[in-house]
Amino acid sequence: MSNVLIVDDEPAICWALEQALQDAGHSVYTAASAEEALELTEQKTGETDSAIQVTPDVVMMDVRLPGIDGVAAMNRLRAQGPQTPVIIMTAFGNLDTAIRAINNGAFEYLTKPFDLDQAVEVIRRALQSTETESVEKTSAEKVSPGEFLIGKSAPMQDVFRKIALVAENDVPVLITGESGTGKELVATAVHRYSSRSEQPFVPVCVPAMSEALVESELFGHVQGAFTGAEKQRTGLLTLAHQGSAFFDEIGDIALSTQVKLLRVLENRQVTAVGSNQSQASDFRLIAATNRSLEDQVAKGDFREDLFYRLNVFRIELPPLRERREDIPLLAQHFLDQLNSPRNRWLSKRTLAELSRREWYGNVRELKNVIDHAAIVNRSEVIEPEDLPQPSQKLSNIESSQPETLTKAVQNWIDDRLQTEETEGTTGKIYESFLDKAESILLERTLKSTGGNRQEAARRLGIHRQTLREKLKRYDIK
Ligand SMILES: Nc1ncnc2c1ncn2[C@@H]1O[C@H](COP(=O)(O)OP(=O)(O)OP(=O)(O)O)[C@@H](O)[C@H]1O
Repeated sequence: MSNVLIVDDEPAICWALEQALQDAGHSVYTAASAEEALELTEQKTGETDSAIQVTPDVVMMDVRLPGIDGVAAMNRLRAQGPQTPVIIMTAFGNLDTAIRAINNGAFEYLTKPFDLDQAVEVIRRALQSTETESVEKTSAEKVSPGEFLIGKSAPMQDVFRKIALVAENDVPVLITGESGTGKELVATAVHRYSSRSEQPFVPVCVPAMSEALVESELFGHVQGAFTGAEKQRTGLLTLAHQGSAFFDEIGDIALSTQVKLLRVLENRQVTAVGSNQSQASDFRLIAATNRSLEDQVAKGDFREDLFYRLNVFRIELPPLRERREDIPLLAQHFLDQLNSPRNRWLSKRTLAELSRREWYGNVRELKNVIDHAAIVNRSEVIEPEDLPQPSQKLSNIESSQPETLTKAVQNWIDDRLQTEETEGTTGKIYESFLDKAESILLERTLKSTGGNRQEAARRLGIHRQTLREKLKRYDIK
């Protein structure tokens, strides 16, 4: 039988936990404040035998308590019994609270409401951990404050908890979620709270790179490695050495590049294009995608071995419409970013309108809406009339990769400009671009209709005859 000490100022929580944990066979003690808990557990000299003295095997403690807060109290409790696991509970954590709790040695970080079975399970794991080994935790000193990731909803609390748990572990992290949900921000947080935080965080968006230059971008090239390689170039994965490389849109990387990436992950060496010497590159891999990699693997578009390398620790970001309670907080946050000190507000009607929308573009769309409204209305209070129209559900390419598309086009144009300059040919860019884009458009549409030309022409909004001619021109079967 184990002693469990519950510290919470909400009697209903104490009572419910007490019942569940007693049923699970534990002896339960409760305290309504950290002071009371310390009173129960601290060894006192000269006390009478009647004073209750508890030596807890595990402590479950709320972070917000009257008087000393949970994290501070945890340090004092752990000073008495360094091996005693402490589970921190919170209703309104932010990322800093989660990081502070975990870095101060909390065994787990539970967000309310949780179900009682979950609590019993965490207690079981905590007790088991003391039987096996105690994990060395790092000090909280390097944690810098910052509320840059906003969210009070249960799913976001879970995201904070996961960031706190994984940051220091140096394992690959895979962040999934719709476009605009904050994947890049989470990646930054993982890096910022990791032991590599003083080293570079290097974003790498392979699908936005020109196909011909992917290798050179990732691994670098030596001078004269290919036409146009006038100077030696350091690759992104070399720049990320000792830091973190953030692979955005990982689900859209071509299979040929996936093989190369896998090789680097396996031997931690990169070889610049045109060089015969490899260089060590020790980077932490953080990847993000708005696609289902499982589906991509099933379709044969993503290598299974690479998937397993990436999928070590997963953080799933829920769409904004599934965490509507975060909308007012985020909206005010974006408005405050535009005016400091805080001197502008969203009216109740505006908040109601914002909470009602579907937000297919997620947090990014919300930010754009607030930016727009703040320009339209210069007064103190933003009204619903100042908001732009809600977005419609866009097709995949528009909703998920606007920047990728722009970057891809820009890269293509830059390459062409350079090639034309070196080869001395001019006046072909417009035509070549249209050829390139049009053939992809036709091929994809035709593929989506299973080769049915009539249906493809209808979807494209062009005449069948025009389609036929274009297919012939591009030699598309
Ligand atoms: N929880 C949050 N708190 C504060 N700002 C947020 C939050 N989530 C997202 N944002 C903001 O929303 C915008 C989009 O976020 P981000 O670029 O991280 O999304 P993403 O999921 O990586 O998008 P994509 O898949 O299109 O690359 C950024 O301006 C970011 O700062």
